Amino acid sequence: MSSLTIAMPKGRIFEEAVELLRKADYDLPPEFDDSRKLIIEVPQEDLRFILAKPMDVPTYVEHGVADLGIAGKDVMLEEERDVYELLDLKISGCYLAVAGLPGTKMSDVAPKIATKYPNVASSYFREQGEQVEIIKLNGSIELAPLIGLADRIVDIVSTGRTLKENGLVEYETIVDITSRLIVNPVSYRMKDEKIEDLVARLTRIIEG
Ligand SMILES: Nc1ncnc2c1ncn2[C@@H]1O[C@H](COP(=O)(O)OP(=O)(O)OP(=O)(O)O)[C@@H](O)[C@H]1O
Ligand SMILES: O=P(O)(O)OC[C@H]1O[C@H](OP(=O)(O)OP(=O)(O)O)[C@H](O)[C@@H]1O
Repeated sequence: MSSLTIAMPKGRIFEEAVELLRKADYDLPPEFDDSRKLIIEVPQEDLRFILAKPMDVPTYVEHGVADLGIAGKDVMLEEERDVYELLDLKISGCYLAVAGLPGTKMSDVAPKIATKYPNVASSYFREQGEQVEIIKLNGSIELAPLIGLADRIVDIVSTGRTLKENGLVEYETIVDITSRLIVNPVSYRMKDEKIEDLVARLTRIIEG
């Protein structure tokens, strides 16, 4: 049977994901600790890893160039890709929240919401019955209310330090986030034994 390709998110999640796989007894070489390589072959485990931007992981999996991937729930909600979620890995926990300057009300007409998550933010405000204008940013989201670009932001909160140090407060929690193991539906049918083995090994660690 052919090997499994796993799309790994570079950045914050990567280290925790590698640690989890190692605990599940996958023998991952030192390249996982310090390397600029984007494809890492692990022949002894019959695995191949590709290292992608976190937001792109579901894209690789949907297109089937990776069988599996690890992606934050935030990315899953934003991207809405045609993939299955197999497992909550319970790593890289954080949450999505609405935040802004303290003691402020949103404009009555088309309040502006700055975010890296335009789809999540628009559905959230639609569900609240609020008509908003979404402003897509790629980072430093907390700047937006400070310089008058937006009334509110929708962003990730983890320790709360970024909000605090920029004098912002949280108004609502939208959803709790952890990283998920995702799979391409065709791979899941064709390589079910190998995938079930990986899921079982990871489940033992997550729940153990
Ligand atoms: N404090 C946090 N801020 C942002 N993401 C977090 C945080 N804690 C956990 N995460 C998880 O990590 C993922 C983002 O990882 P990372 O910050 O490395 O990527 P990124 O912000 O998309 O990359 P880049 O900053 O290079 O564009 C999120 O999808 C989320 O699930
Ligand atoms: O609650 P905290 O622990 O402070 O973490 C939350 C912050 O971390 C992330 O930003 P990141 O560091 O990825 O930088 P960015 O502005 O480039 O997105 C996120 O967008 C928040 O700004």
